[in-house]
Amino acid sequence: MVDQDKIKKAVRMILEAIGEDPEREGLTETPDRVARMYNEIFSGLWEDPESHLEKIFSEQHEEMIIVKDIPLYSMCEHHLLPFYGKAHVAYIPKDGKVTGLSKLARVVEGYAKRPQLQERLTSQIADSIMNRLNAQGALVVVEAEHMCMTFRGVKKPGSKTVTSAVRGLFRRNKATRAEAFALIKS
Ligand SMILES: Nc1nc2c(ncn2[C@@H]2O[C@H](COP(=O)(O)OP(=O)(O)OP(=O)(O)O)[C@@H](O)[C@H]2O)c(=O)[nH]1
Ligand SMILES: [Zn+2]
Repeated sequence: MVDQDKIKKAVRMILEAIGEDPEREGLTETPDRVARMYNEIFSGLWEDPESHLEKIFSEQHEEMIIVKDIPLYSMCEHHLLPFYGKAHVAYIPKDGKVTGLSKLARVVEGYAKRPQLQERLTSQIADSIMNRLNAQGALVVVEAEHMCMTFRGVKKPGSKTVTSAVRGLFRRNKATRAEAFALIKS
């Protein structure tokens, strides 16, 4: 669990530093709210997202499985501003080791709820599937809008960043990779 007292003190200091009065009515509970919010949005730091893949079914399916359009909310580690969009996760099981579909979304969530870089987030999801499921291949695509590029700085609302991580068979076999990308786009 995050150190909520420390966050409360820090938020109070930020309010003072920007010239606000932390004692005015609308702000008195703000440090506490922000501490609770950080506990929620950084909860991924206190779990091992790979552990969601521990529960495995035995199912002789050695074809592609894709869960696409998984909503994603994360925090850019450079500015602590949100980036949000969708994750698409594909894998090809090996030796009948198949996981529950929701577990793939839980892995996405566990890595997203940390201060993140989109590239790292994308790789961590793919690597955890390769490691834990010993899959033949994994392919992850993340498309997201970064508030640090829209709300401030270069101010380019609507711009999307797309990252992919391609592992195993998807990397070796061009046709399999193309099939996955086509299904994700469709
Ligand atoms: N590669 C990558 N860059 C990111 C991500 N999130 C934010 N950034 C970038 O991190 C960079 C940080 O650049 P800096 O020059 O250190 O910070 P800055 O002065 O606030 O930069 P500007 O955003 O250009 O105003 C910016 O270019 C951001 O767009 C991400 O997930 N991946
Ligand atoms: Zn940023």
